[in-house]
Amino acid sequence: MTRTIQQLRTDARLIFDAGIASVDPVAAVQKTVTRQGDFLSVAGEVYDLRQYAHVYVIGAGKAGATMAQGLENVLQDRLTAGAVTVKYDHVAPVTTVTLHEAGHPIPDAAGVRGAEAMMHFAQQAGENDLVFCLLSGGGSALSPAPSAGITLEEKQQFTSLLLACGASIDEINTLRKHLSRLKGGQLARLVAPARLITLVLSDVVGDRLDVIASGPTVPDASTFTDCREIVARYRLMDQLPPSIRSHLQRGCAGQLPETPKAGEPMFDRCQTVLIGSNRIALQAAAQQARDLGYPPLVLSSSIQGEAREIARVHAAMAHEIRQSGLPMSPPVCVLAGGETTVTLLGQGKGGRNQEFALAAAMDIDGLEGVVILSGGTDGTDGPTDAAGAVADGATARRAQALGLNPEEVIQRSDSYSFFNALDDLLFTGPTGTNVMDIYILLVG
Ligand SMILES: Nc1ncnc2c1ncn2[C@@H]1O[C@H](COP(=O)(O)OP(=O)(O)O)[C@@H](O)[C@H]1O
Ligand SMILES: O=C(O)[C@@H](CO)OP(=O)(O)O
Ligand SMILES: [Mg+2]
Repeated sequence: MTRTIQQLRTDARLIFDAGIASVDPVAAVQKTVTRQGDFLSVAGEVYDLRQYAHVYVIGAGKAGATMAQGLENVLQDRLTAGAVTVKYDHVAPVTTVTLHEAGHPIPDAAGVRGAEAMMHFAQQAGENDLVFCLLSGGGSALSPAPSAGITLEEKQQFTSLLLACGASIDEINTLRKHLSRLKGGQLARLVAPARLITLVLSDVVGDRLDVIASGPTVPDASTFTDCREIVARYRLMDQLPPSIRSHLQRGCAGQLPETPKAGEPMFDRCQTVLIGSNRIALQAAAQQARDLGYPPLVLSSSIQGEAREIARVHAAMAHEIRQSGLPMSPPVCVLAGGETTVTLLGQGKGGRNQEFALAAAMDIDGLEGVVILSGGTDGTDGPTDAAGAVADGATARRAQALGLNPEEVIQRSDSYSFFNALDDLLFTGPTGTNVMDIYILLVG
C-alpha cells in the first residue's frame, strides 16, 4: 500500500506525539511511585509510610510542576509540604507543594529564593522523615545557591560565559557543582539523615544522573582539578569574576571541601530513579510506528553533533532505503534522539530541530514518499514557539517557488522563517516534559 505524502506527514506527527506522551511527567511519576494504603512502592523499593512523621517534596527543573502534580496525586494527605522551582510559565495545578517560578538559562533572584526554600525543607527533615527530590532539565539554573563569597550577579555573568564558550553540559555542570552549596551531591548532605528518594527526568545525552540538573542528590565524581582543566580548555580564566577565580584556586589548593563522593555516608539512605528519558520516548514512538504499519529502526538516543550534519546522515539513509531497500525496505520508520548543536551562521530565528529539517530538505529534494520530522520534546525549539519542523521531497522546490533559497536561509540561521512561509513548522505548545529531541524518518 503506497501512502500519500499527506498520510506520511500525519503518521510522523502521531509517532512524535506518542514519544512525548510516554514521558509525560505526571504519568511517569505515577507509574514509578504507587501506593497501597500505608505502603509506597518506588521502582520496586517498598516504603512503610507509618515509619515517617513527615513527607516533603523539593526539586527544580522545567518539568518540576508536572512531576509534583504526579506525586501529589499519589501521596495526597500524606504529603506534608514542599518547594519546587520551575521555569517561568512552566506551572501545573498543585495544592500542597509551593511552586517557585524562576529564570532559565540565566539564574535569578527568584531562583535563589526557591533554592533557599528547598534547603529549608532539606534541613528540617529529620531521621524519621521522607524527602522526595524531583529533578529535570533546567534544574541547575533554577536552583542557584552560590558558594560563600560569590554573588548572584557574578553567578549570572559566569553562566552567560559558560553558555557561550562551547563547553558541554557535563563541563558546564562540573564547574557549577563546585560553585554551589547544593549541587554535586550537597543537597543529599543537607537532607541526611532523612530518607531521600530522587526522581529524575533526563534531558542529557547518556542520562548521567550526576549531570542532570547538576546532580544535587548523587555522588559527584568531578573535582576542582577538573574545573581547572575546563577553565584552561576554554580560556576562561581572565574572564572569571574575581570571587569565582579565587574560589576555584582555593579549591584546587585543597583549601575548600570537595563535593561528596561515592561511598560517603550521606548517600546511605538515598534511592534515585530515572522516570523518563529520550530512550523511553523512542521506544514508545517505535511502538506507535509499528502500530501504523512502519517497522521501526531505532538508531540511538545519544545523538550529538552539528544539526546540519546529523540531518544529512538521515537524508542519506532516506536515499538508500528508497533506492536499495537497505538497511530495511519501505515502509520503514527510522528513529533517533539526542541533542545536536548549531554553529550559528547568521542572526536569523530558529532552533536546532528546525535547522535539522532544513538541512534534510535540501538533501531529500525530489525523493518520493519520504518525510523527515525533527522536534524538541519540551515543545520549544530555540528561542521560538515552534517545537521543530517537517520536510519532504517537495519542500525545497516549494520554497524555491516562494523565492526562498535553502542554502541562503542556512547561512542566515533563519529556519523558522523558512518553515513558517511553507506552513511546515511543528507546534505542540509547552509539553511539560523535556527529554531532548526526536528525529523521525518515514519512508512509505
Ligand atoms: N537561529 C537559530 N537557528 C538554529 N539554532 C538556534 C538558533 N538560535 C538558537 N539556536 C539554538 O537553540 C539552542 C537552545 O535551544 P533550546 O530549545 O532553548 O534548548 P533546550 O531545549 O536544550 O534548553 C541553542 O543552543 C542554539 O544553538
Ligand atoms: O539544568 C541542567 O543542568 C541542564 C541539564 O539537565 O539542563 P538545561 O541544559 O536545560 O539547562
Ligand atoms: Mg528546547
